[in-house]
Formats: sequence, structure tokens, C-alpha cells
Amino acid sequence: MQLINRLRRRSEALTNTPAKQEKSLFTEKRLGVWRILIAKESTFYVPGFEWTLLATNFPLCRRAFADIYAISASMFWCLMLTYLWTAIEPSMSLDLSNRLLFCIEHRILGKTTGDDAVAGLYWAIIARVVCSVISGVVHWASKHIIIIYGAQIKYHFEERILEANLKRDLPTSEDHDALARTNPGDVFDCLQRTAQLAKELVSFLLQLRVVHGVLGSSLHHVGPIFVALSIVPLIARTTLKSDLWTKAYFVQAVDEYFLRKSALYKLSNATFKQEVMGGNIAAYVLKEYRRARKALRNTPDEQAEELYRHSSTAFPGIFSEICGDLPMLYFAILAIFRPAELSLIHLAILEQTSISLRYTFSTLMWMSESWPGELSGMKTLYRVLDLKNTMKDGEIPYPPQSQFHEGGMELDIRNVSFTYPGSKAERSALADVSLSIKRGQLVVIVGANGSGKSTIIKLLNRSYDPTSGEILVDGRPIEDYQVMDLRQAIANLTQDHRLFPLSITENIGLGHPEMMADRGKITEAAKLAGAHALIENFSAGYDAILEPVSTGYMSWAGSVNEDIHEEFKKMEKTAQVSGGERQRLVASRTFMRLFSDDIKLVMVDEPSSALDPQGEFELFERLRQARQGRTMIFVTHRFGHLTKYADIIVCMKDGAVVETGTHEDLLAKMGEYAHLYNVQAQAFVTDAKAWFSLAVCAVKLSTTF
Ligand SMILES: Nc1ncnc2c1ncn2[C@@H]1O[C@H](COP(=O)(O)OP(=O)(O)OP(=O)(O)O)[C@@H](O)[C@H]1O
Repeated sequence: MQLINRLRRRSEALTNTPAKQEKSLFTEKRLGVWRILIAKESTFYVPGFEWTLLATNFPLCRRAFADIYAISASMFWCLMLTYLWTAIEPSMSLDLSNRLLFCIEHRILGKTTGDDAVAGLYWAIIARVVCSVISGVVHWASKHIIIIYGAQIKYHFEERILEANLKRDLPTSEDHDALARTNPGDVFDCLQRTAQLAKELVSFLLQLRVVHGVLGSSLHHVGPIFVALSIVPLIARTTLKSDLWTKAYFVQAVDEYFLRKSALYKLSNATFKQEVMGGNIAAYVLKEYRRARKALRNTPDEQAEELYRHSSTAFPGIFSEICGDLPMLYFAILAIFRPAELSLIHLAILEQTSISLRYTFSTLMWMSESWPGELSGMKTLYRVLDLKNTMKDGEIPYPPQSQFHEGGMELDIRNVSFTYPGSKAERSALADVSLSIKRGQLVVIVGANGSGKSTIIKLLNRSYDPTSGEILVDGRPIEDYQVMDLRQAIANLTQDHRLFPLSITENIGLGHPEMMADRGKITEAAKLAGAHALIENFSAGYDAILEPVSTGYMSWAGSVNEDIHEEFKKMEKTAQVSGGERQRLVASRTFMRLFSDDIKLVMVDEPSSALDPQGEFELFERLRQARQGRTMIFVTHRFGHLTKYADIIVCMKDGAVVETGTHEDLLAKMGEYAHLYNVQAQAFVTDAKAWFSLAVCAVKLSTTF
């Protein structure tokens, strides 16, 4: 019962969103397990098309057209010509077909005789065939242009997105807009859809012109009603149709039993396998799942769009079916009452005209409905491209030309406080931190989890700027320096660093791209990080790509074909390396970076969490040996073998620096550092005692037997 009440409360919380308070803006619906919030439509609304979108997005469309025109003017005009042809072609084709049918009728019924009649028929045939041939060529050319030009446009925008993403600073990258999914093909897709929309509109108007011509001919007595019966029901159907996807809406699952059922189902995923098995909770999960499913009863979870479209009566379906038959039924009724006025050719012409007109009209409606979706993809892409960095870039190069630069970076952190953008924590990540680091000093930062150690590193490499206070680098505010220059002078190694989906050589070489071609240095860096033996073990050695990008996919039928499946698995395989091996490979990149004379500050943030004790000891030793002429900052929980080399140990707690000094100073203070140190030392003492007791036991036992 308690559980059900809790679920109810949660469900109420889900439905009780701020949107409810702005009721006038939205219409709310509950369908199946879903709650749908639909933005109310503007007063000037024609079903199937958002006219206001056209006006408000005109400048964006113009910009997009200018962009793709600049990529290739010739391709652009070729594509537009193909659209022009395909806009004219249906009406021309219809006109020629109708002419041909009239010629055939006249010839069959003997209304025209002689050479002129035969020549007219020949010309009608030739014109029809020529039109078809041109259409075939234009369609092929249009597809060809779309493939080639489309690829050029896609690569162009992909490059722009890449460049924008690479230049973006960290706070801006965490911005909601920057996280939006962008597809480089969206601009071309949207412009194609816009051109197609215009094409369908022109095509429809030209076909009406042909219809006018047909009605003006011998069919004037039956034609108008026939054509009206073809088109009017289509307009009525479009007007009456209720489709969700053309509207601005938001769908959320709110049924408490559905949510619980989904959460329990998720527990069968591989992600939770160990917990479910280890905790032996499978029976509980299944029991609770069944209970939720039973409570859900027949509440449908079909897609909200489908539920919205599904009508409560069969009337719209019947109406739609009858609409399709109306022109033919009308002709049949005429055949009953006024057979003398009709012929099969008349029927063929009217049927052909009405089918073409209906097809174009339906396509026009469909295009106009889907156009806003295409437009929103393009808008998102441009919004991402236009995002401006929130962090200021400085103007002074680093190191400044005037400055003598032996001995590393000098850092002065003054009353710095920092809160992460969008943080929900009460406490700041850093609160009034002050710290002075002289050139070439080795600093060890220690402290409990969440005390702010990594945040200091992130401020020093300008991933973020302090919320208040200032950081001086060599006596100047850090923001005055050009960010790129500053980062060029810093080597950073953290536990978050990843392997790139590139070869091992590149993974290491990117530490110092100017030396990428120097295989000797790359091997040396790998040796320093203890990764050489591991790399040699791969069949492709330094050329191995451990985590390649996905390159293939299988068809549905392919996934059930065992041979294809096996081949696919072989092709797409990612090499598995252990956490420690990964850390060694990543550390190789840092050693490569340390070959650069530009490096004036080395910051190492807990990069050895997965390394064995020997590996960790060697890593710190070798990093320390690269200290000459550099300031070094280590953030670590296991500080045993580093503290004796440290010029300053900084001890942090709850975002503040609580102690600074040498190992001896801080132990003597008997404060936070001494506490952390003793907890670690105690474990060793206890371990040592245990080992000693075991050894004594073993000796006793051996003497007993
Ligand atoms: N990206 C982030 N967004 C919001 N809060 C964050 C973010 N990163 C860290 N924090 C918060 O800032 C505080 C300081 O985090 P920080 O990573 O600097 O601690 P730390 O001392 O390095 O911890 P650990 O020893 O666990 O690595 C913590 O309370 C943490 O939850």
C-alpha cells in the first residue's frame, strides 16, 4: 500500500509541472500511458502548414541557400533546373497524354482521316516519348546531383560543426544548445524539402491550368463536377485529419504502473546483471513486474502519435475510402443516365487528370506537414554553429616574449570561489581558496572525495573561470593570456582521459603533434609509461586501433544469417584492455607531451587508480623525473611515495584549503592531513601485523609437524 501511495505521489509530481500553470498556452491530453502537452495553434492556421514559420524563418533559409550556393554554384543551378523540370513535367506529361488520347479517339472513331490525322498521331506519340525520355534523364541527373552535391554539403557542415565543437570552451559545451543533436545533412535536407515544396506548389498550379484546358474542351459538361469530386474530398480530409506530429508537442509517460514496469524491466539489462545476480533479487523483480503489469491492465502504450491519430469512430475511415471512389462512382451514374454523352476516352482522360492532381495535392500536403520538422533540424544546426564561448580569451601570448622562462610556471590563487554552472549543490566546489605556488615547485594536493582538488586543476587549465577571486600566472591574471597558448604550456594527466578512436601511434603522438612522425620518441614515451610491452602484444603493434569507430551495419536478414553475423562481429571488434592498461596508454601521451620544451606546468590528477602498486610507483617516479624546469601539481589519494619530494602539501576539505606545508609540518599539526596519512599508514601497520602473525603461525606449524 505504501508503495502504491509513493507511486501515486510520484505520478502527481510528474504531471504537476510548471506547464500546468501556463494553461492558456497548451492543451493537455491523457492517452494510454501518456500525457501530451500540445502548444495551442496560432489563429492564422491552415491545417498541414505553419505559415508563421515561413515568415519567421525566411532569413535563416536565405542564409542556408547562400551557404550551399557558395559550396558549388554550378551544382546549385543544375539542381534548381532539375526541380524546375520536375515542376513542369507532370502538367506537360498530362497535357501530352490527353492530346494523344484525343488523337487515338479521333482515329478510332474515324472523326479525322487522311495523312494529317496520322501525322498528328505520330507527333503526339513522339512528343510523349520525348517527354518521357527527358524526364528519365532529368530524374537520373537530379539523383546524381543530390548524391554528389549532398555529400559536399554534408562534409562542409560536418567540418563547420567539428571546428565549432573544438573551439567551444567547457562551460559552453555543457550548455543545453551545445548538447543538442546535430546532423550535418540537415541543411541540405531542409533546403531540398523547401525546394520540393515550391516544386509541388508550382506543379499543382500548372496541373490546374491543364484541368482548365480539359474542361474547356468537349468535356465541359461532366468535367467540373468530376474534378471537384477528385479534389474537394482531399481538402476536406486534410482539414479534418488530426495528426499530432504536425504540432508542437511534448509527450511524457505518466502512468505510475507503466513507469514501474519499465524500471523493473530495465533490471534485466546486462548493466545490472551483477547486482541482480549477486543480490539474488531476480524473484523480487519478477514478482514486482507482474504486479505492476496486472495493475496496468489494458492501458495502451502504443506510440502517443498513433493513439492521437486513432479515431474513436469508424467514420473518418469510411469517408476516406469513399472519397477515393467518388469520381468513378459519378462517372458510373452518368453512364446510367446519360450514356450518349460519354466515351471511354473521356473516362481515361478524366481519370488520368484526377489521379495526377490528387497525387500532387497529397504530396504537397505531406511536404508542407513535414517541412517544419526539417526546418527545426536546420535551425538546431545553425544555433549550434552560432554558439559563442562564454569564457573570455586573452590577448597576451604565453609565455610573453619579454619574460625569462626557466623554472616553470608561477601560480597565485587568490580568494578563489567556484560553483559549477547549473550545480544543484548547496556548497560551492571551492570556497575562498588561496594558494601560492613558486616556479618549479612540486605540489601535492590531498583531501577527501569532493573536497575540490580536481576543481583547482580545472581552473588552472582554464576549463572554467573562478566565480570570484583571481588566479595569477607569472604575475598576470590568467584570463589575459591566450587560452591556446596557455594550454600549450600545460601537460595534464587525469583519470578521465580517454583513448581516441585512432591508432596507438596517434594516441601517443598527439601528446606532442610536432613529433608525431618520430617513432623513436613514441616508443620511448610508451616505455616511460610502462605500455610498450602491452603494445607489442597487439598483432598490429603501434598501428592497432583499439576502439575504432563503427564502420558497418547489417541488414535485418543479415542479423539472422549466422555467417554474416560472424563476419560482422570480426569486422567491428573493439580490443578490450584492462583499466590499468588503458591508464598506461593514456599516460604515454603525457610522457610524449613532456618531450616538448613548451611545457611549464604539469598537472596530474589521480591517473593511477587502476594501476598496480609497482606501476603506480614507476609512473610517479618517471613523471617526477621530468620535473626539470617545470612546476608540478599532483592530486592523489595515495600520497605515500610523493610527499617526501613535495615542496608544499595542500590539504583540502569541503572546498577549502585547510592546511599547507611540508609532510613533517603537517604531521606535527595533527590536523586533517595527519588524519588522512594515519588512516593510510594504519592500514599498512594492520596489514603488516597480520602478515607477521601469519608468518609466526606458519613457523609454529612447520616446527610442530
Ligand atoms: N561538473 C560538475 N558539476 C557540478 N558539480 C561538480 C562537477 N564536478 C565536481 N562537482 C562537485 O564539486 C565538488 C568538488 O569536486 P572535485 O571533483 O573537485 O572533488 P575532488 O576533491 O577532486 O574529489 P575526488 O577525490 O572524488 O576526485 C564536489 O562536491 C563535486 O560533487
